[in-house]
Amino acid sequence: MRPVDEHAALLLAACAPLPAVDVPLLEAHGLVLAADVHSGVRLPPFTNSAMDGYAVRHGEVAAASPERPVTLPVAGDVAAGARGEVYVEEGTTVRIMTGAPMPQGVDAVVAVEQTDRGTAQVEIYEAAPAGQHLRELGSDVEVGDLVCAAGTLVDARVVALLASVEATTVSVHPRPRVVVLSTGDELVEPGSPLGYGQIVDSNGPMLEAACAEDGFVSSRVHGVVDDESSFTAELEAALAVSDAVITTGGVSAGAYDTVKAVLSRGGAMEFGPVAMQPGKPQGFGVMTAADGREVPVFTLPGNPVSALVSYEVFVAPCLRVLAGRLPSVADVVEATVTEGWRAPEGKVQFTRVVLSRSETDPERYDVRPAGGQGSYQLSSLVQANGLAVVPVEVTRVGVGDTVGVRLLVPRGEIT
Ligand SMILES: Nc1nc2c(c(=O)[nH]1)N[C@H]1C(S)=C(S)[C@@H](COP(=O)(O)OP(=O)(O)OC[C@H]3O[C@@H](n4cnc5c(N)ncnc54)[C@H](O)[C@@H]3O)O[C@H]1N2
Ligand code: MOO
Repeated sequence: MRPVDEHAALLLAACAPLPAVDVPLLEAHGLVLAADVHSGVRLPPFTNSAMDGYAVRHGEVAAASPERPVTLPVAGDVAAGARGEVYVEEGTTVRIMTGAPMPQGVDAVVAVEQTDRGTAQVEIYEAAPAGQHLRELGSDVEVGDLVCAAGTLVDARVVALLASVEATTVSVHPRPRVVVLSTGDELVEPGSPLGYGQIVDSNGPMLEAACAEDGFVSSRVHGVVDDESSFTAELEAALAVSDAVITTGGVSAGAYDTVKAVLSRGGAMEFGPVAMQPGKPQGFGVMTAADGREVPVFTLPGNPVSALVSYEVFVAPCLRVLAGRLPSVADVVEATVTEGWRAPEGKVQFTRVVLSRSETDPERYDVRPAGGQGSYQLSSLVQANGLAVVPVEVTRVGVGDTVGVRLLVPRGEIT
């Protein structure tokens, strides 16, 4: 059996960022820049006031104090968005608002709190050194500055900066399009009545949701029957509209394991057990779509928990690479075992566990099994907030042992 880390590394090595496309800035949110962005402008684009107050010549208020205020006539107002340049005559001031362009003739701003707030004339209570409360032209970004490097994830902060430097179109790696194919004669679409021997297709909706949560464009093809020509047709159709395909079911040793039977022939796919539980039967390959694009295909085991663990450990990191991101580094915490369990020999066990903050030290975590560990048992997957990673050589996890746990929920939600 192939070790988990080796399998993950082989899959990652077969994946590369999708070719860059140009998109309007607002469509780039959540994507990764494929090229450096240099600024063509200066920020701020004009020198402006950092405070609501009065624009003054510093020399005219040098002697001002609360006891001996300097009184100046107020010649007008300059608000943010003011059009047309203003010149302030010697011996006068103007009221100025935060973000308003600094008029000509003046070189400092006195905050309104340091005055009597007069509108016809104003008493100024403090001296203002030249440049006080000014945001100088180009003091944030200069023309030619590298504002965002290739590889930057366009988050809300990046959107703000790129909008400010007037980068209206940016080069990004597109959001990977993933098609999920649930295979199996027994599968019924959620909401449809179940006949004898049938179950609801839970893998399809689960993986479609997992992809969406991770920022990929996902769709699914429901209930692909265990028939070679149907599966082949659905796969061809999926390859034509996707950057990655995920199938579930039909990859172990059964007589109707169509996925494995069909895909073993072409030579592009490789099937084999990986030393893990759940998730042992795995398949992967890069197939060529009708238009010549190379599309990674992940064939996951049908058991729902096996499919989810396989997605987390193998598929999500590869999809992130397609998106131009680093492969995910799962958020892992160390936890102290409060209730022991057994683990299989020769396989990494991804145990569904409940993590809780230690009563004695909230910086530390306690951990216990979440319930039944059968690969079909979705209820314990939902009760769990983590997957303990039990190494290959460990067959018994004892009370007081320390285990590493991959979080299934944000760290802040663990109580
Ligand atoms: N003789 C052996 N049998 C099995 C082995 C083995 O090594 N030798 N491996 C077992 C392990 S481990 C796993 S995991 C499963 C994987 O089986 P397949 O990938 O071939 O999947 P299926 O047989 O099609 O289905 C397994 C199980 O999962 C249910 N299923 C399938 N698809 C869905 C879906 N979309 N939603 C919900 N549930 C689904 C299906 O009904 C089966 O119960 O094989 C073991 N057997
Ligand atoms: O690998 Mo299977 O996933 O053990 O049930």
